[in-house]
Amino acid sequence: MKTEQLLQVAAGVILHPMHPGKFLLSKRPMDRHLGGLWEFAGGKIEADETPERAIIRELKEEFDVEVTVNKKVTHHIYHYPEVSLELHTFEVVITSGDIKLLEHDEISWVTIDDVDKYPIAPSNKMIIDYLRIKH
Ligand SMILES: Nc1nc2c([nH]c(=O)n2[C@@H]2O[C@H](COP(=O)(O)OP(=O)(O)OP(=O)(O)O)[C@@H](O)[C@H]2O)c(=O)[nH]1
Repeated sequence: MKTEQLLQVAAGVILHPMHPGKFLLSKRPMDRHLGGLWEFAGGKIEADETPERAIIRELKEEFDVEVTVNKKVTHHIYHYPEVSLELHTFEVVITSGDIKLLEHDEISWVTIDDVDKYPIAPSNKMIIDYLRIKH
């Protein structure tokens, strides 16, 4: 498969401001692709937008918060039967604003040890594995 055919997606591992080791999972709305599964908030990267700019924009749109990107966590390709995507994942911190659920019904601050209790979007398993190794 050619790279141009991959849907480019940015996802953010939002670190808890006060509890080191906790990060945010969000439940995807039921009427969306992978509805009901838990994700790292984010979304499609627009044309002429860097992955970093995309995650900053998406988190503003979804939670009304300003974030800064600490670092890239990982970057991988995943093939669902219906869509193939390239997922760019960043560790971010909230620099301004309180989270408002503008698109999600539910969020949860989790540690790497509780993450298995959440049904996660399949493409995110690799991110979780990476976070587990780095923990
Ligand atoms: N945001 C996000 N999307 C993910 C993750 N893992 C994963 O497979 N995806 C998939 O990546 C694709 C893009 O996500 P999205 O639907 O959130 O994008 P978006 O906010 O730009 O949606 P929109 O086009 O309705 O505005 C979806 O097919 C989604 O299922 C994840 O951790 N976060």
